[in-house]
Amino acid sequence: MEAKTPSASRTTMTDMVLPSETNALQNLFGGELLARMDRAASIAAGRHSRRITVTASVNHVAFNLAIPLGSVVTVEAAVSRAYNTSMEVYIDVWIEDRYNGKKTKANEAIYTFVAVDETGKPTEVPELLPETKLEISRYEGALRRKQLSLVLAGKMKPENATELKALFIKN
Ligand SMILES: CC(=O)SCCNC(=O)CCNC(=O)[C@H](O)C(C)(C)COP(=O)(O)OP(=O)(O)OC[C@H]1O[C@@H](n2cnc3c(N)ncnc32)[C@H](O)[C@@H]1OP(=O)(O)O
Repeated sequence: MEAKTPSASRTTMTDMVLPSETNALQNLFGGELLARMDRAASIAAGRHSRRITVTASVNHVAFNLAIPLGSVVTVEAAVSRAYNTSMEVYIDVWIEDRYNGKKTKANEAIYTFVAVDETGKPTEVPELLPETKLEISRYEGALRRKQLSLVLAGKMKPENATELKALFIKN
């Protein structure tokens, strides 16, 4: 299977915030943003694997900046690391100034997707080859995040999480 770069999966979705998508403060409802990120990330994982992909876990979400009603919101997703059947997808969220078009980073998130066949069985995905400095740094941190996600899900014993242990225990 031929390796792919993050640009092969990069997915950009731009949409505005409507009144039905806001909370009591007239800002974008968190669940609506999670859904937008899930859609973009799912397309990115599909572009990388060219398979059906399912969300296995949401590893990290930071709602750093409230997104007001009427904002133009861009969700950008790309695969940041691929393993055997799973892929980490990194998502950046930007809001655009109505008057000067300047983009401000509002949120980011990290999701894990698994490629599956028609019966839902996990299936292999191509390797990811990061190119830019940012892509390399996200790639390098991904194994640590995968191990943390697996430990929290009860799918890996903490003593086997070598990348996590290396953070705290120096030889
Ligand atoms: C786009 C959408 O919204 S889809 C709808 C929401 N999502 C779903 O319905 C998915 C439901 N869940 C499932 O179908 C299954 O649990 C699956 C396919 C995600 C995983 O199936 P499992 O039988 O656990 O498979 P398995 O243990 O072999 O894991 C498959 C891969 O997922 C990874 N994985 C599983 N759970 C997690 C997790 N919590 N965090 C990170 N990675 C995980 C495994 O490490 C493995 O990765 P690798 O093959 O690259 O090393």
